[in-house]
Amino acid sequence: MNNGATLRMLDRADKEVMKLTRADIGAVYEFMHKFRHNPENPGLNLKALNGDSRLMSARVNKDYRALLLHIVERDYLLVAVKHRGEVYDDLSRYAYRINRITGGIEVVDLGPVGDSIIGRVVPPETETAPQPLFAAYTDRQLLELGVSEPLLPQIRDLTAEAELLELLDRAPQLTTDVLFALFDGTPYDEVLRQVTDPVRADDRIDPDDFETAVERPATQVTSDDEALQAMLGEAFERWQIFLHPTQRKLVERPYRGPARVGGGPGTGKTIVALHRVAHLARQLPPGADKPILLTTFNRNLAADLRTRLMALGGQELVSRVDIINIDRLASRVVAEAKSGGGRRVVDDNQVPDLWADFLVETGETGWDAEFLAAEWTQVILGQVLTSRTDYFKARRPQRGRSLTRVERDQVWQLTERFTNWLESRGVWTWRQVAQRAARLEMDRTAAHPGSLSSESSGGFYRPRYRHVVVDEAQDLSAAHWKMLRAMVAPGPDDMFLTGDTHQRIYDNHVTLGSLGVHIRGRSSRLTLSYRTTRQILADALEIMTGEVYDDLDGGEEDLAGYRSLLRGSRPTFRGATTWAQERDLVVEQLRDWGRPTDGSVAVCVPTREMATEVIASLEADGLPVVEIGPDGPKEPDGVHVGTMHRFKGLEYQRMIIAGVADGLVPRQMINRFRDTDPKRYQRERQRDRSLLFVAATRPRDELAVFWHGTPSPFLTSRLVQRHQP
Ligand SMILES: Nc1ncnc2c1ncn2[C@@H]1O[C@H](COP(=O)(O)OP(=O)(O)OP(=O)(O)O)[C@@H](O)[C@H]1O
Repeated sequence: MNNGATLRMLDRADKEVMKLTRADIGAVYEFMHKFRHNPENPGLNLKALNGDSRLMSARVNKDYRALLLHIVERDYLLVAVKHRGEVYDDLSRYAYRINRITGGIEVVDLGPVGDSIIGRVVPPETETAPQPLFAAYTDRQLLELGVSEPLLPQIRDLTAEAELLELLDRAPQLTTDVLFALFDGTPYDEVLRQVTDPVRADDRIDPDDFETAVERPATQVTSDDEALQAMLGEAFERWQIFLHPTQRKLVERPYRGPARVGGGPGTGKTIVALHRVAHLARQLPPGADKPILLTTFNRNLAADLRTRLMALGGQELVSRVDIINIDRLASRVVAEAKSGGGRRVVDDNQVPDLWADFLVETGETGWDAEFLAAEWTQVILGQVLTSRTDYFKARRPQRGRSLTRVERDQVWQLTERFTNWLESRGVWTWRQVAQRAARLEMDRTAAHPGSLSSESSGGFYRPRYRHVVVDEAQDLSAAHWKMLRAMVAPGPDDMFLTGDTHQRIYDNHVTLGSLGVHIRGRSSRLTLSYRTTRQILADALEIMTGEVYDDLDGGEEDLAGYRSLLRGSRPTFRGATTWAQERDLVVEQLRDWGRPTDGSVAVCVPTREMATEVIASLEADGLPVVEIGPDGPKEPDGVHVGTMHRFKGLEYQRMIIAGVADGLVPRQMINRFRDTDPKRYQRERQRDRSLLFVAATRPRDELAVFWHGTPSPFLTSRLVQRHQP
């Protein structure tokens, strides 16, 4: 259409649009449609606003006007939808700039913010003038952090948190992020590094070049008609359309090899992984195959990824992506090669018992079942060692006790006999399946050296996938990584991993570099939580005090800069004398919250038995209860109850974590490793701490933590003392 135009919508504009009535939202959509078709349509009444060359207004309906920024020729940006009375009021209210750091277009409505702050009446009883919040920083420093220039005068005037919040409600994203970080006491250099640098433009910024600026990721716009229509029809959630510029950069960046995105709970890692899949899918040649693998640790997480990917890109996108949890993928590989011999898979936590049975049955003495189980799981299967020689050479960094050559020889022989014994009983473990799958995939690749996508003697050989995207990467084992590495040819955009080692809840510790997954130099971190309030975050972080976490690649990682813009009440911490009394506290708390049964509330406990008992207590109180199983909650409504492991990947409005008592969190049974295997003891303890951390970071608005008897050692005395009424 030669008289059509481009019209995109600025992120901030949609907030205003959403406040309109459904009829007016419909009018906005109609307007955009007409405008794109022909901006000169007389009914639209497009005109420049007095005194400004770029700002224009157009008619949406009888009450509303669209405020547009003219980018170039027939390219416009919808920056606001205002009541007609407001648009002509005062043009000096609006300021638009290309941000000097991000290169993105920012439009600031100075009016309402100015009104409420500049026109603020200082209470007469205030004797000393309140200190401006950002007095410690010069204008230049704030601009260097990327704060929006037109807002500087008002920022200078801020003296209270309430004013800051009011201003930030309308400020551009980077300004909000920076001021919050400074307000939270983050040092200037840290803010620069954690908040500003990740969204800094890669190219040189010309402050007058709006045409280039509108294309930069920092200008958060939506241009896709369908997405817009769906959003206006309220079917879409915000994340499906607007990524934070930091997230978008990570999604769209080309990588020369495997890349990893870390970050605390709720920072949008899964969202980034999903958008990355969509981004990669857009570049695929047409076809009916599934060249992208999207995988995660367990079944319910994989099901959730499928639902979310469907919401993001519909069937068309989902049809190009293989979405499967990692153990199922491994068993598929094994089944395809007919390499499993029809064995039944048993859970890995049965391994110590199986070893004990084996030792008794074979009359072996001199070795401890627990030790052998751990050696087999972590060293032999964990590192995919398939020969005695490899085992002799293997490093055993996670193991407490060293082994002589003779001992290693004995262990190797015992594990060979043990695996035969398992086979004779028709069973094997998930780790064995993963190891077999890794071996099969590695052999498949090795059979075609240097011919990963070309003709070879064996016929046409292709790696299974073009791209592999992994969520919850912290929980995968070495065998999983070896399998994945062999499934995709090394090269640009081959692997994209998201995960957080603070949330590792299975005993898998790896160094990716040693497994052929080289993420060094391509590792980034998200720091802004979209899920949890600052109050919940602060207490959840306190639970993690004193622990050191790895970065999946031999280094350390922390949660520095992890923050939230959401605010709410402080979590409740309360102790009871007995478990029965604690359950009464749970019932009482749910009453205080108005006994919501719409699936917005959950209760989390350390063990299955406790879950059963809590369910009984709630049912006795007349509440409908839904247990969270391996595939997630069985129904959406009701009060959800489950053990801590089940909460990974879930989100609730309010949550109770009960049973956070000594002997339960961490588990009593790990004490037996304290002297016999101190490294293992540390690992298990860290894992239990992570479980509590994961649970504590699921609720969005409110959290209550209960215990009976002595509180868990993970609850600091500050938290425990909080429980005074
Ligand atoms: N750009 C965004 N805009 C709005 N909401 C977002 C955005 N990014 C993430 N969210 C929301 O934040 C919440 C957490 O996102 P997500 O599950 O991706 O986080 P995560 O980092 O994977 O969390 P966890 O580590 O706890 O699993 C979700 O409700 C998601 O919809």
